[in-house]
Amino acid sequence: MLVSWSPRLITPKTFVFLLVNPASRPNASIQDNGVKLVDPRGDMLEASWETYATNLANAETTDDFIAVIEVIVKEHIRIDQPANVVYARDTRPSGTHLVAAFQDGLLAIGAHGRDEGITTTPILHYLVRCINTKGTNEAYGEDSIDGYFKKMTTAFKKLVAKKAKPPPLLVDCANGVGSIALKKLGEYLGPTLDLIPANTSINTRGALNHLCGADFVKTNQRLPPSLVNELKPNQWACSLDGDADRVIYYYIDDRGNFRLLDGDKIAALVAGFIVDLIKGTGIDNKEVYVGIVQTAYANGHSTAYLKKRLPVKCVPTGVKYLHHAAERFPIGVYFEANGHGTVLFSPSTLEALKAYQPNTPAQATCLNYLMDVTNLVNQTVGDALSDMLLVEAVLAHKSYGAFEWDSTYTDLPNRLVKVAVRNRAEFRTEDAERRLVTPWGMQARVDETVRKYDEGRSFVRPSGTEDVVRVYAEATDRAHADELAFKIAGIVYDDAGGDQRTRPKEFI
Ligand SMILES: CC(=O)N[C@H]1[C@@H](OP(=O)(O)O)O[C@H](CO)[C@@H](O)[C@@H]1O
Repeated sequence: MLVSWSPRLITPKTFVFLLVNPASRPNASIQDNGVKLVDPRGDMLEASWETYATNLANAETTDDFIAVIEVIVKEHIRIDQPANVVYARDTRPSGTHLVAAFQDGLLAIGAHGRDEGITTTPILHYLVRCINTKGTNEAYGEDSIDGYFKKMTTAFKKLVAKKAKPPPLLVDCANGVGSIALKKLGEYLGPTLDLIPANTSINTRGALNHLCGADFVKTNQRLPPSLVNELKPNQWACSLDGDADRVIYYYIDDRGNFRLLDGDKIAALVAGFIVDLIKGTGIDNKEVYVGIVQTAYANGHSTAYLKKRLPVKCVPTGVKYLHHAAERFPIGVYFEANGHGTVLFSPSTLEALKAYQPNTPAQATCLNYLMDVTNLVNQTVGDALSDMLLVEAVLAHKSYGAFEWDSTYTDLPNRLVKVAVRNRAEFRTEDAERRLVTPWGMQARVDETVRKYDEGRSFVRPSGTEDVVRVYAEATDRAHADELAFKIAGIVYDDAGGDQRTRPKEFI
C-alpha cells in the first residue's frame, strides 16, 4: 500500500490510527503519548508523537513507517542532527555511477557523506560500528581501514605467537575487492602468515565470481579451474566471495578427491575451540556458554554433531536472521553452509570475561586467547578475511591439518538445485523454511519421497534473491542425494513449473 502523507493535512496520531491496525499488527498499540511496539525479539520500543511528527513525512508504507520508528527508537538516533553516511563500493565498473548518484542524494537531503573508496562489505560494517560506539564503553575500535587491519592482525599475531607457523595459504579472491584487501592484510601480517592470492583480475569485465569464488566452489563442489594445478594433496586453500563477506575452505585428499570445508565445518571448528578456551579459563559462570545458529542448509551430520555438544538453533535463510538469533546467546557462533558467518560475544559475556581473575597461569593464557578471539572476529557481520584468520589460528592451536579438521564429522552427500516456477510467491514455508505450507499437498508428497531414502532429508523454499525455488536434498550416498533432489525438483516442476528452460533433466 502506498500512502502519501502531508503532516499539514493530517496529524501523526490520526495517521497512526489509520495505518496501524491492531488486528493486522498485534505488536503495535496506540497510547496517549505515542506508540508502543514490541519487536519480534520481545524488546519494547516506545516513540512519542513528537518523534513521529518530525520524522515520518517521508514514510511511504506502513512497514516503512514502523521500520523507521523502530530503528530511531532502538538505536537512540539523534533525529535533530543531519545524517552521517559512510559509503564505499566494490570493484564493479557500475560502482562509479552508483556512487555519483548516491552522492547527489546525500547533497539533496543535506546529509554528511564519508567516502571510503573501494573496500569490502565487512570493512564498511566495521567502520559504522566504530563510529556509532566511539566514546562509549562498547567502543569497537579505531574508525579507519587501517584501524580494522591493525585490530585484526594484532589479535591474530598474539594468538599464533607461540605456535608453529601455518603453511602458506592459497586464497581465491573471486576476482573481486577481496584481492585488494588481501594484499593489505598481507602487509599487516608480515611474516606471520604467507598469503598466496589467486583470481585477482579486478579490472577484467565479467571476471567477478566467474569460475571462482566461494559460491562457485560450494555449488559445484569442485576446485576453481585456476587452482587445479596449484593445489597439492592435503594443502588447504580458501575462496572468498565477490565482496569478501564469505569464505569456504577445501583441500584435495590423498586419493585425489576434492573435499569441502564449508561454513558448517568452520562453525564446528571455531565453536569447539572457543568451548575449550572457556573451560581452560576455569570461569565458573553458567551464563558464559556457546550457542550455534544454522539454517536448514546446514548438513544433517553437522547439526547432529553440534547438537550433541551445544545448543543449536535453526533459523530461516539470510544473515539478518542468523545474526539476531546469535545475539541471544552469550557467545553465538553463526554460519550459513555457504560460508557466511561470524561469532558474537554479548556485552555481558565480555564484561564477565574482563572481570574474571584466573587462578593459574594456564587459565590466564586461555583467558588472553579468548580475548584475542573477541578482537580477531568481526562481530558486525560475516567477514571472509577475519574468518580466514580465525580458522588459521584455530588450526595452528590444534596442530590440525585439513584432514584432521575434516574428520570432525563426515558430511552427508547433498545436492542443491533450482527450479523456475510460474510464481514463487505460491511457495510459503514454516519451521525455519524446512516445511512447505503451500502449495497445498506438496509437503506430503515431499515427505513420502524422502521416507524412501536412508537419512534422507529434503526441503523446498522460494529464494529470497532469485526468481526461483530452491530444492535441497541429502542422503547417505551421492547417487541417492542426487536422485532425491531430482525427484523433489520434479514434484515442484510438475505442480508449479512454468519455465521450459528448467525442465527436470536440466536442473543444476
Ligand atoms: C542457498 C543459499 O546459498 N542461499 C543464499 C542466497 O539466498 P536465497 O534466499 O537462497 O536466494 O543469498 C543470500 C544472500 O547472499 C544468502 O544469505 C543465502 O545463503
